[in-house]
Amino acid sequence: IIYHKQKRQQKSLHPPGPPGLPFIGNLHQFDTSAPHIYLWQLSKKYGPLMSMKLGSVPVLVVSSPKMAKEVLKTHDLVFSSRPRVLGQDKLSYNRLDVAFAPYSESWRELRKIFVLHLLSNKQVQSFRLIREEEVFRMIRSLSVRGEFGQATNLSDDVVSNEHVYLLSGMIGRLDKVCKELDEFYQELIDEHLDPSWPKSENPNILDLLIKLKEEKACSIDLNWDHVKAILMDIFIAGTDTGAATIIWTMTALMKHPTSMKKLQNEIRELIGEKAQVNEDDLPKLPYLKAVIKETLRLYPPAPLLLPRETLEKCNLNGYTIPPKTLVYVNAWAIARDPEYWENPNEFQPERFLNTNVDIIGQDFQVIPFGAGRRGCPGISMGLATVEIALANLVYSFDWDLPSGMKKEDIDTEVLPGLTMHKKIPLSLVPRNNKYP
Ligand code: HEM
Repeated sequence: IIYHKQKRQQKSLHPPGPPGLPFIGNLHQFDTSAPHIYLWQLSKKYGPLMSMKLGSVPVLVVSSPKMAKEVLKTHDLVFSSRPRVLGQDKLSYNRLDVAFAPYSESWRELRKIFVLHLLSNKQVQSFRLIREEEVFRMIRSLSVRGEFGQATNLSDDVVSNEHVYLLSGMIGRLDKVCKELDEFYQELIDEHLDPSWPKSENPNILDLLIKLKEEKACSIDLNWDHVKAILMDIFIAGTDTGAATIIWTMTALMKHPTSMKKLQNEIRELIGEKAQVNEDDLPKLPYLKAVIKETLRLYPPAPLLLPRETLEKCNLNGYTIPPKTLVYVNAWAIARDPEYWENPNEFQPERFLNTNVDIIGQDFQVIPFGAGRRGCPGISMGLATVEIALANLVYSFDWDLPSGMKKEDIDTEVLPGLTMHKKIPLSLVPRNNKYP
């Protein structure tokens, strides 16, 4: 009797959750096609802190702004490691990167490199011309197709890097993909090491990494695998998320023509007869920023952030969370919490016009970039890229759906994967090209 009583008391120390089977826990129930929606539905029954088990691994699912703040701010350090995942191990050269690395001295040092050297505001500004050039190239290529009235599959233009494209839904082809990526990184490195490589006044990210390596400027011995692992972070964490944001924003705008028109008016009134929107124009486009924030609220590209792992035992809201617990913060569910958001499922960019609530990780009701010491270090770079691309897409064309399709037909189903991509690509016809 005492044993059973103790067992019951022990159990009640963990947050509630769905019952699982011996050995496999809740593995058989886990819907991997849209886990954020599945976990959100479960959290309505079990609450904002929910326990599960994947095999023998304890899992904690966090589904409210208040609990997210506890995890990502109050107990930030305890929740700041990442779990080991086979595919990610391979992609990250055995976790030598930043995004998938466990909490460690090496992670701290590399993250410092990201924040201070690669993605500082000054550095992000220095990449401005590259961003503009790439966006204008995309608009030119869309114009050619627009002249022939072709529907264009926007994902192909936005996700221009073939390697990044390969990464969505690729687990079966992992070895092949890793080998191809490695060859690609090696080619880039060789190119940059070639003495005839032009030295620019504005070194790019790889130039900076090579310089840091050669100067032995950090406390860990930076080797080529570190450099390649960081390149991987930039390709996956950096480009894929931005591309998804652009597609989801266009999806939301096509479903809401009034918002599209309002945005086009804002941009066209400001830009006048100029051929394109430049980065200098962006601070004068408040509705554009509101549209992007509202899209990131409703369609966060990483709906469960990147999974965390606890470093040690911790007490959370009266519950005991064991060490090495896998932690999912459901940013998707959190940003639709009716206690914090009026009409949470409606696309209403205006809600971000007169408010101090922002998406950068201080306000826990909307955390598309995560928060705390493992929060995204690429917010400025990500937003700069998304803003310039969208401003030009919306400025340069009017957009039609392929003939016979209505706005109600645009679906929001998602593909399984690290980043939330649209299952059915968004096909649109660019019209009334303004680009000369
Ligand atoms: C719209 C664009 C982007 C979105 C929505 C996004 C979102 C995220 C999210 C949700 C996380 C996990 C945060 C957490 O666990 O709390 C993350 C981490 C990360 N992001 Fe981003 N990101 C974007 C752009 C970028 C860019 C442009 C870069 C770099 C070029 C970048 C590099 C990283 C890295 C290195 C991490 C791992 C940080 C760590 O574990 O310490 N991201 N991002």
